[in-house]
Amino acid sequence: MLRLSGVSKIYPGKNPVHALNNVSLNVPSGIFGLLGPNGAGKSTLMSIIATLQRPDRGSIHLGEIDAFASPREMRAKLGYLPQDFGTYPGASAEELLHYFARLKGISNAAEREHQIGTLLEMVNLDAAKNRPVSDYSGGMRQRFGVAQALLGHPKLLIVDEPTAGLDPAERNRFNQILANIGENTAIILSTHIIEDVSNLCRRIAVINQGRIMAEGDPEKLTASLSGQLWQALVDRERADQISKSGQLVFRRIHRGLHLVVIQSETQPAEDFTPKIPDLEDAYFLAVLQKNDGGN
Ligand SMILES: Nc1ncnc2c1ncn2[C@@H]1O[C@H](COP(=O)(O)OP(=O)(O)OP(=O)(O)O)[C@@H](O)[C@H]1O
Repeated sequence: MLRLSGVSKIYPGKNPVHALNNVSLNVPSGIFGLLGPNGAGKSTLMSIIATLQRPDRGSIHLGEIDAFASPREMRAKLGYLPQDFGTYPGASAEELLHYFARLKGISNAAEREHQIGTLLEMVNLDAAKNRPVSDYSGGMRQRFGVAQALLGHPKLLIVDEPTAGLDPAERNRFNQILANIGENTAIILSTHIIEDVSNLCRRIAVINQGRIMAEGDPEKLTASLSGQLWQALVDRERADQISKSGQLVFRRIHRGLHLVVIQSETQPAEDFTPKIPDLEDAYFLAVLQKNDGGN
């Protein structure tokens, strides 16, 4: 339903940044995960889809709507929860939602009342609707942000790193709400939290340095690595050696030792055991591709 074709964006300046490089994507309904490390280009892509900035090249269509020929029509069909959004000190959630609803053109008071009531319940903020949003916890603010983005029944919801900084319980609550919304609305979820994408998304894309490095069904992406991954717990010196071998998928500290995961057709050494691939492996391999000369 959302189609991106050849989208490129350079931030000009003394050292121009090629934030997006020929990005083409088809985003079907359901929750679509956009994964990438810091600086990969996720926020740039989200804000371009939300028509807040224009790409240098490329096109975006939502159904029949050409986003850049008809940005107003596009905006009417989408809701956007940016990475950081400000609120007005002292204004309650309910007051702010009324304000945003009017801005979105929901001029009928009864309709506004109905939508706001339904959304406050959907994001579990009904009991807190009279409290100032500026006093909310991080998780409550994000849930408020979702309610605000869903005013006007958008066909597409864009959420940019919504769970960054939330504690595990709040993150769970937020993801549960996204899953419920995703049953009826297309969602693009940008994040660097692989676990969230793994739990929520039926399709994903991995972006790094402005390029799409992998795309598809997470299960198929991981299944394609079956039989190729090996893991071992080693000391730092050996982990350093393995890191230089060119086979390393990733390493991390595990119980004071170094867990290394490598890609190899055959068992690399006696202490390596086969690893069942997961989305984290697929993610790191996709990001690594770039360093192998994908540019
Ligand atoms: N307004 C801007 N001017 C210049 N460069 C920018 C601007 N916004 C982003 N960039 C650069 O463009 C690249 C992509 O940034 P972007 O914020 O889109 O990435 P991201 O994947 O959302 O990162 P993060 O996970 O850290 O939020 C980065 O190198 C960033 O420094």
